[in-house]
Amino acid sequence: MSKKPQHSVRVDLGDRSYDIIIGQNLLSRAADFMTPHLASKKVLIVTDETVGTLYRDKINLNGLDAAWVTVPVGEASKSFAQLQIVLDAMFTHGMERNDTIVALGGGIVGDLTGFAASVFKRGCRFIQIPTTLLAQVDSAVGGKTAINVPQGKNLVGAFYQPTLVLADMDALSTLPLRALKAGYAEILKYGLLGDAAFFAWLKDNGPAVIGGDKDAIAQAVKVSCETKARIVAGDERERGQRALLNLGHTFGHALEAEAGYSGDLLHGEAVSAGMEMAFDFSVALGLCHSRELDALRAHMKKTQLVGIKDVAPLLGKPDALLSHMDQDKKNENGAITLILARRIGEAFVQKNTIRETLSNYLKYLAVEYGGEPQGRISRS
Ligand SMILES: O=C(O)C(=O)C[C@@H](O)[C@H](O)[C@H](O)COP(=O)(O)O
Repeated sequence: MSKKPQHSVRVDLGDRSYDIIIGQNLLSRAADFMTPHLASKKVLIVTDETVGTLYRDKINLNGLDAAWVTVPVGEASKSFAQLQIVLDAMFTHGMERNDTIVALGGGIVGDLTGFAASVFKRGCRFIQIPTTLLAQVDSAVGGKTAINVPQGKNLVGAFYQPTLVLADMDALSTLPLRALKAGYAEILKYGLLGDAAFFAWLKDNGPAVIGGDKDAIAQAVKVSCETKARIVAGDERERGQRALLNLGHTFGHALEAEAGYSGDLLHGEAVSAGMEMAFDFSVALGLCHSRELDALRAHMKKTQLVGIKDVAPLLGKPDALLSHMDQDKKNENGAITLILARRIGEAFVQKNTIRETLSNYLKYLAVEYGGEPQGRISRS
């Protein structure tokens, strides 16, 4: 096995720049990769019950003064209660600002840990070791950290960059297919929002990515991280173009809120259904040709992603969906901002969405697809 990682992608943010290291066999060399980015030997590893069981004995922390804290699996861990538990563990471990907190897990662990890093003694060092596909291509990169509150998803958080991201392809070998597909939705997002050539590559290679082919996954992670790094470097705090990364998320977050952040609907599943809705709405508004939507739907069918029909039970209450969208962080002056599409590979930020038009679209979805509000979400 070569000592060199397969790929390295730089997120260029001046004195807060960092590398995303992508490759195999990285966890077993974690201390080597991390040490140049540490100012002290003291680290706290935050993980969840599943990832902790799998990797606690496999991650190499030789030479480091490491303590661990484990949070429950699931979106409910992005909460004030779990934030307090992580902060307590940092105090108990005697941490100072120059010490480092490490997120070992998926997007939930990464978002929670990053937020803890941003508020602990007004900001301590932070490393991301994402172990899900979704976290490797999206949430571990770019510095959006957050917890959820009853009012909605990610509504309390901070922009706070890590100093290193270690994306080990080997960590994906234990991922269930459902989690791989949820991560694949965020990969597909990069093709849809600005890279038709990548979408064409995914049409050929998507099944291999979902099938667990490590080289195909590493390539998809690399391209995804390059796109995200470029967008984040140009607009770190989402004043403009970074909002494109939210394609599918305005609808998706509303679906997640309706599902009650239960394990019934994963974030990536909400995003894939949300992206189909964004294209469908763009077609309905006459902004996008229906053949683009057809091509998206054909690819979603081929890769068995969750689409509008699969979330039918959540579409029955259009007013509730609209009021979740009212909480979206992209909104301005009370008007909803959406990411819409002109074609595959060309998304754009639509401010001041006409409320009545959006409301009518959600009502149309309720009539066309809306199932029993209490029904099960289908993943067939
Ligand atoms: O990094 C970004 O910017 C994104 O929007 C990426 C999203 O895929 C990611 O899920 C993000 O955490 C959502 O952010 P939010 O601002 O919509 O809460």
